[in-house]
Amino acid sequence: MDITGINICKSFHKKPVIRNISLSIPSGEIICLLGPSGAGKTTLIRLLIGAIPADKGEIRYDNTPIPNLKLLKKIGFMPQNDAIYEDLSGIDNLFFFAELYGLKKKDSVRRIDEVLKLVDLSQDSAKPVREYSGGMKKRLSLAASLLHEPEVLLLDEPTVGIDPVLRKTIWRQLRQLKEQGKTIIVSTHVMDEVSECDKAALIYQGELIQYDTVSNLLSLTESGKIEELFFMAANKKGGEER
Ligand SMILES: Nc1ncnc2c1ncn2[C@@H]1O[C@H](COP(=O)(O)OP(=O)(O)OP(=O)(O)O)[C@@H](O)[C@H]1O
Repeated sequence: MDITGINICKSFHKKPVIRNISLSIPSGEIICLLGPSGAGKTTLIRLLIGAIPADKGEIRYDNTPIPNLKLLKKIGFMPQNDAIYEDLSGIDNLFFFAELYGLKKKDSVRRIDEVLKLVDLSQDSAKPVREYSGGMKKRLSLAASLLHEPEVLLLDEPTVGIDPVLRKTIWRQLRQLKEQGKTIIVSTHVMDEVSECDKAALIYQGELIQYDTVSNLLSLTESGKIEELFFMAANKKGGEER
């Protein structure tokens, strides 16, 4: 499913947070939203799933504008702060989400088994989540977002607080999902993770300053490091403001 955003604007308390962003995200690609803290990544994700309305602009999934209730079933969302219940076991959390998504009991059992395997939590599924490590909670959140086999997956900083080995596992899992044709949008402020994605959207102070394939973006830099593009944007802004 392709996602298209046209001239999206959003302000909070009259302060512009997303400034006229247009981008199109084709199915079967992993796109990362990259930007410093406060750049607007989470807000853009919330706009893209229809959780908050844009002040201006339009967002479409294929030809359907959002928000749209039917589309919700096709979207998997993993928030930055894990929305899971500490007192429930991992598997009971997943049963809870399966019910929310309206999965039939028989399908729930099958899907829960599949997603637990995918995130490597089958062995720990009976433990209460309060005994999970931060990484295990992240993986459980990822499992929950995948339960209803969404066509589009939006993950807000899925690898924060996750060690490098686990981070690799999560990226491997995301690549597998991409191979199945899912559209995946991942926000991060870890510049190294860009290399895992097909394209990167660089967000700086609410603006989309670059959106291209990772190799094209890297070719714009002298150092071969994506950070340089943010330094360039900051210098340009500084120059404009002086
Ligand atoms: N509900 C809200 N009400 C008021 N201001 C908000 C709200 N949500 C976000 N903001 C502001 O919008 C700006 C962008 O926030 P956002 O969370 O989208 O950034 P981010 O790039 O995801 O940051 P981080 O990497 O730290 O998560 C920040 O200045 C933030 O304070």
